[in-house]
Amino acid sequence: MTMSTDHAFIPGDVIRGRWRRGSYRICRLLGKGANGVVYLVQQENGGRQYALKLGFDTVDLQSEINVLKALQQKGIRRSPEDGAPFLIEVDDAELPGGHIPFYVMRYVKGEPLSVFISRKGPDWLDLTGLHVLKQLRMLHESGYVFGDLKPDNIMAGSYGSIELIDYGGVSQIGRSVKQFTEWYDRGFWNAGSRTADEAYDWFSFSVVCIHLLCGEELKRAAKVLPQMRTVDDLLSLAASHPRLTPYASWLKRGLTGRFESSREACELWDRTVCRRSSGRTNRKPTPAWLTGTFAVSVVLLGCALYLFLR
Ligand SMILES: Nc1ncnc2c1ncn2[C@@H]1O[C@H](COP(=O)(O)OP(=O)(O)OP(=O)(O)O)[C@@H](O)[C@H]1O
Repeated sequence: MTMSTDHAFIPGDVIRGRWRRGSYRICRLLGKGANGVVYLVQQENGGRQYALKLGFDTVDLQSEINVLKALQQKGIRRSPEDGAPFLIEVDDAELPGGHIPFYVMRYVKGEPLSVFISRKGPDWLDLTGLHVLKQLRMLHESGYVFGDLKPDNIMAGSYGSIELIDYGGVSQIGRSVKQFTEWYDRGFWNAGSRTADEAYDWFSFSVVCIHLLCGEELKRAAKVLPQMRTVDDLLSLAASHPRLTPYASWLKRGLTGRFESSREACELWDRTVCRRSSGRTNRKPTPAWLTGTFAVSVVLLGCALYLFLR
């Protein structure tokens, strides 16, 4: 018999796998979504820390697990940096009243991209955005679309590294997008279908950027009646708002799906957004102390020459 995840676990509780016999001690709740509840756990006997997701719905969780297995079989890694796998263990949790399916994955330390950007400043979108596009490219080149891209599903580490979480919305290219969130959904803006193609993710990524830099303006645009809402509302925001100016040429293509490939999308972001920011760093004005020191040195040199030649 399966049961719902109404059962609340508290720190110290142990979740035991019915088939594989793995056991995990609950450290704390990490988050709750529509499909499941995620806990930070420690493998029993002093093992490593992981994130453990219990599913509200066996079918939904199983389909998420199937996608993760398929990605793993294709040699895709959850984190491009350390090659971490998507799945550590899949099993059913044994509880007094029945069992609940769960899977164990790597614990992603970090904070949602929106929190990271509001704490560190909007310039950090340049680097983190490139990392997101690279992860999307890896998925696209393996035949998948992320689908439910939104700031909450993008975790940022302290130096701007990125990891996507919640692979429940991943769909094979050509199928229907199975999970989406209104603002980032192409269908919501009457900007195209909900068929999984690379452009679906480019669109969501564009709206994520607009959300992070112009949240209030996006909120206003989203309030328009559904039949009146169009991609032009987003395009004119991207073209006219000063905060979006540096991203405007990329966003225009991202919102309208005009890239040859995800490789081109990454390269354009790198060329037009990232190099602009490194140029800006190089053009920093010379500090006053350095100018002063230089002036003093010139005067001293002049005095020395005068005394020497006199
Ligand atoms: N690997 C992880 N490491 C750290 N925290 C995680 C991890 N996976 C999920 N979380 C946390 O748990 C929350 C819920 O997880 P997840 O998004 O997978 O659930 P969901 O039910 O699919 O959510 P949604 O309703 O957005 O579809 C996340 O917002 C995040 O805060």
